[in-house]
Amino acid sequence: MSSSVLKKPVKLSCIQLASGADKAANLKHAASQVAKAAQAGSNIVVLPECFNSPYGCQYFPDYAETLLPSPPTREQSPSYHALSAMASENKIYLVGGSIPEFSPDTKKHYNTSLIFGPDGKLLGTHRKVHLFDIDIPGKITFKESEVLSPGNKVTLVDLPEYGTIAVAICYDVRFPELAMIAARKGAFALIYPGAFNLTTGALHWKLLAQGRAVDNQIYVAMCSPARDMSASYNAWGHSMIVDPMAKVLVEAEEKEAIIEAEIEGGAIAEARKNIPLNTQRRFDVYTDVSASGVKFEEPGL
Ligand SMILES: NC(=O)CCC(=O)C(=O)O
Repeated sequence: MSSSVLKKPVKLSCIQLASGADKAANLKHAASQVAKAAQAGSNIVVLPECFNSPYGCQYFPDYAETLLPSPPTREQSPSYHALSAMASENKIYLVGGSIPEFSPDTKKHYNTSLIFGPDGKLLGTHRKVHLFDIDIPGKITFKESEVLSPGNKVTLVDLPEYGTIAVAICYDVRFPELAMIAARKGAFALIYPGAFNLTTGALHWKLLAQGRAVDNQIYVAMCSPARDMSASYNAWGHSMIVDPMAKVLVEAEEKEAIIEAEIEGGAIAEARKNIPLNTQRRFDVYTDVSASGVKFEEPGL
């Protein structure tokens, strides 16, 4: 893998957004925070998982928007249009966190991220591939699959000025194969809008960000909602950007914040030169998960 995976340095920011039950207010607030990040010089801005709604199975159907046919009307998807405007008005690349989606084609709900370019055009979409179904007795039980259906592709998005990013959502970070495939296909950063909780956040959030970074010698950004102890689900917060040597470049606390870091291709090249994993793999001993059969297109979206 060459050093050219990131064509030039770029300022990346994660907005640890405080949002509540009022979708219109959430969209307006997101727009003001995105503008702030852009004014501070960020070229790639990331919003959290379910940034326009509370997070929880009971909320997904009520907040769901329809993205098809593409582009949707404003009535079908106010969030699509709000995100597109945030990107074009600020001339930034925007990883629009995620929103609950209802597909009229499949009649199913998804947890979906929309990625826009500086001209406001949709560049890519990611439907959460691994649904958050866990049961830790006495701590947390969550079953996204009661309401949501999984996406079925690896999402790589080309940002023409900079290179390729991979976008996945929250629980997806636990599955190293997705990250590995994205890195071997040339991504310079793995971007995860996510909303861990107080149990698994404390244990695994940072570990997973650093793990995906060190495995793949790549930048990782994890963008959480701000913690709201009056909500039914308490997000962990601690949005962070990690470098290709797994150093945490910047980390939020639990309250609303914008974190930013300048990232550059030299750090990827140096990590890969100093610890040359990419020439040391033993595909004669085990399989290269990125070599074949990877799905990049999701028909209908
Ligand atoms: N929203 C999510 O997918 C939460 C994932 C999570 O908390 C985890 O521990 O994994």
